Amino acid sequence: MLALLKHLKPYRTFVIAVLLMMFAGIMLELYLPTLMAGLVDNGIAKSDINYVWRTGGIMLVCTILAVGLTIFVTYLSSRITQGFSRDVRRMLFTHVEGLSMEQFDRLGTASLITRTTNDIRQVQDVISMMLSMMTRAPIMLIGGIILALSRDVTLSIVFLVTLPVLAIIIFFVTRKVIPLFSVLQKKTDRLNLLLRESLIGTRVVRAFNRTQFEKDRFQTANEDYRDTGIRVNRILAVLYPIMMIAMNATSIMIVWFGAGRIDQGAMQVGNLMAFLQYAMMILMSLIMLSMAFVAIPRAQASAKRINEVFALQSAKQEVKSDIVLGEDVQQQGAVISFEQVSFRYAGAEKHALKDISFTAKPGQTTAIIGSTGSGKSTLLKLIPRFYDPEIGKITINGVATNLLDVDELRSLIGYIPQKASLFRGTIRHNLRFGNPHTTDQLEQQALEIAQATNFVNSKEKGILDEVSQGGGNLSGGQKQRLSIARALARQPLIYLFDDSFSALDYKTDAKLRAALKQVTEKSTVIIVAQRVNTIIDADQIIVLHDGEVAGTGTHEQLLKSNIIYQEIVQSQQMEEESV
Ligand SMILES: Nc1ncnc2c1ncn2[C@@H]1O[C@H](COP(=O)(O)OP(=O)(O)OP(=O)(O)O)[C@@H](O)[C@H]1O
Repeated sequence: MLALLKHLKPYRTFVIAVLLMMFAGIMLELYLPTLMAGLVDNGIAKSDINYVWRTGGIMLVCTILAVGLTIFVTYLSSRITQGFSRDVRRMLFTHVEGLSMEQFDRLGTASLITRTTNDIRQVQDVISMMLSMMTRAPIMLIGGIILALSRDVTLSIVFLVTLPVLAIIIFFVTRKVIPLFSVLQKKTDRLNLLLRESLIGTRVVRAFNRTQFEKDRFQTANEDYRDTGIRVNRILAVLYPIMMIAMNATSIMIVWFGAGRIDQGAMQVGNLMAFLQYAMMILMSLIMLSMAFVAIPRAQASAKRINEVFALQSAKQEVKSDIVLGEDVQQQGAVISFEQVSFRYAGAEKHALKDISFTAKPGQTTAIIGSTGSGKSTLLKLIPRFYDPEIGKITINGVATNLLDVDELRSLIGYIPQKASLFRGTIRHNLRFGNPHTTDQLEQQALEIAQATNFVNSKEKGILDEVSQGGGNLSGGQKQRLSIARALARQPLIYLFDDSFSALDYKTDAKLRAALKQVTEKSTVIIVAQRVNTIIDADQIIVLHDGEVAGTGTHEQLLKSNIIYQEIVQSQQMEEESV
């Protein structure tokens, strides 16, 4: 929690102003019962109307000032807390953007969303409480005790009974409720996860008639969350009535013993009224403190979850040297070498890639082929450092990629993922995603090569037509073509096609590859493909089997000597013949 509070630094002037104004406001509030005691004992009891008017007037001014200060303090506090949560949200978002894919997989998207929204909200609420109740309560408590003692020391003995009882109750209740808060946050994660999964996959859910199943799954998680929430509130529900009973019992005792003291002539009526008000202030402060005791652990559970994310070292900070490829790579192109690379996903028993070595040269196309799950996509993902090899290294022009600045490394790459991922906005917005300075001419060229011109032109607003979230209003093939055009518009030195032609028909696939050849003369192209046809012309083909290289060569060489490649080709021929 303290680690997060340092983000309040930019608002320290505001915080100091709030504390000073709050202090002034409390002093005015504490002064009111004293004024009232005078008004009753000196004004009303002695029928001194002038005294009543004068003191009443002062009381009114004090009240107006206190109200004014409270309003201003509330305004400033909300500026501080809203600003704080905006800053932390921004920092967390930026930090998450820099995390490695492995860290991303480990935390999970749903949990990251909860941490960026709900958890920050919990911390924001407690800071808001700190700026109001938590600072107000101790000042009021101490001030109230001093002033109550100054009114009547004997009557103050009442507090010796009530205060310890209240403290014990608060202690036991908070001890029971604190562990439940982290459970509650975890259940929020689960709710978010189910919501995301079911909303994103809504078409599949409906097509497979699993709506009821999804509803039940969500209902179970929802009720589980509700039950924990009820358990928390059931415990808290005990706290406040007990507080109220304690407060009323204290009032009764004060009035009871106070009346006796008035009878004995040891106390005046106004004094008793003031004492009663101070007693209420003391007890109210205790209630406020107990609320804080409950709120702090909840925010602490959230702060811990936020700090867990901040504690993860950003992939960008892992750079250990300041080597840059600079202009050389632009002149010579990029030679990518895998040197005995092995990789295993976090928590996986088996290696996804084992002892992979090959070199991909500029101006050449390197193709990766292999059965499902053989590690093709994983191999591509290691190049932009979505993941880092466990053993071995990947170099570009002789420099290990983990020694390069991630931004520089990725600026060389045009990555076309297996599942085209587009963003809300116009087609142009998507095309310029990787290069905001793309010219109109380059944009058109990219669309031409990606065989997307026709379908883009057929849209009502052409390139300015809207793409809905995730490209929901486009076909699979259209999404793939735009995804390819987006990479082309970047004019990168390295192209990584991850099975990016799978949704294209044979004719379009061939046309696209022919067009691509003209603009990738200087580039290093690595294509992952399922179809042999797509890679038949590749300069080298790497056959992957179970995460290992089972053969390297051209189509003809492999066809002659590599059994696995022969099997792939045969199975595809059979498929084509059977169609
Ligand atoms: N994020 C991940 N976490 C854990 N294991 C993973 C992850 N992604 C892939 N794997 C595993 O790694 C292995 C290789 O997967 P990869 O996606 O590289 O295969 P692929 O050859 O591209 O398959 P396909 O042709 O079906 O796309 C598989 O066994 C897969 O289950």
